[in-house]
Amino acid sequence: MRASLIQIAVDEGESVDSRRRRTASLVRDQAGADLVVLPELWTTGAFAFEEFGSAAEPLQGPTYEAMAKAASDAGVWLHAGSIPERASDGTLYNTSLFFAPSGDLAASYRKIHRFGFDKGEAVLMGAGEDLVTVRLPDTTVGVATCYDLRFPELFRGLVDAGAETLVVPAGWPERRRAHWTLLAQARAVENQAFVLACGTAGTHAGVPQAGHSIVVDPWGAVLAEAGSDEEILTVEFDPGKVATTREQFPALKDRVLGLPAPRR
Ligand SMILES: NC(=O)CCC(=O)C(=O)O
Repeated sequence: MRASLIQIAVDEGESVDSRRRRTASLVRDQAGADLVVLPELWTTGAFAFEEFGSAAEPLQGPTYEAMAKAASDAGVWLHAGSIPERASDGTLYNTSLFFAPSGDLAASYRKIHRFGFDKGEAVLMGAGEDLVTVRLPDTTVGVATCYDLRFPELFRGLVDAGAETLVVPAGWPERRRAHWTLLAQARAVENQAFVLACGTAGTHAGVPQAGHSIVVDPWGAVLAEAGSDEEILTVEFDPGKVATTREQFPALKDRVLGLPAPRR
């Protein structure tokens, strides 16, 4: 399989409309790839909390329309990153859109773990409740978003649902870049799965972004890693490696479920 991770620069000097047009064109340029991945909240920036409300869209808003067309023009599976979604009851969600090569929506995922503790996304957005996987011709993809990467139980849930490739769009800050690469490798090793993690470049809301999108194989080897600037990271990988890794080193079979609480 060939995947392209488009590490978009999200800077304040560019309007959302311009970035949306530019991103659609970058997706079209990936014709021939099997899967294209965009980052989290690339229209506004993941830390531009004050813009979430004004830039929010219904699920089938302008970003959906532009990305559905770009996916079908390029003939690729497109994880179009996430948008600030305004649901019909007014609640905001950090919602990922995943399109089939036909341009039809294959799945959407509302981020479960919201970042910010008692500020930002954590108070402005609602929490998703559903785990989401998508069957591609050669692999089953499980999706998660940015801060979700810190919560291994979510990824175990995706593996239990059949995931072999874990796709994580993000807007991860430079100051915690070491966590980003470490956690991407940890999720790959413990789940014996590919991890495709696509971040943003640039600086928005005063927060320099880490970039360093990364692709890790089921043994924890880094297949490709981007630098800090806008970049398209292209990688070829063999989805069959998940089954062979799980057969040859069958650690997932040794899971002990329902461990008792510690004795006091
Ligand atoms: N947008 C996010 O979820 C940021 C997460 C983050 O900065 C961290 O986990 O550290």
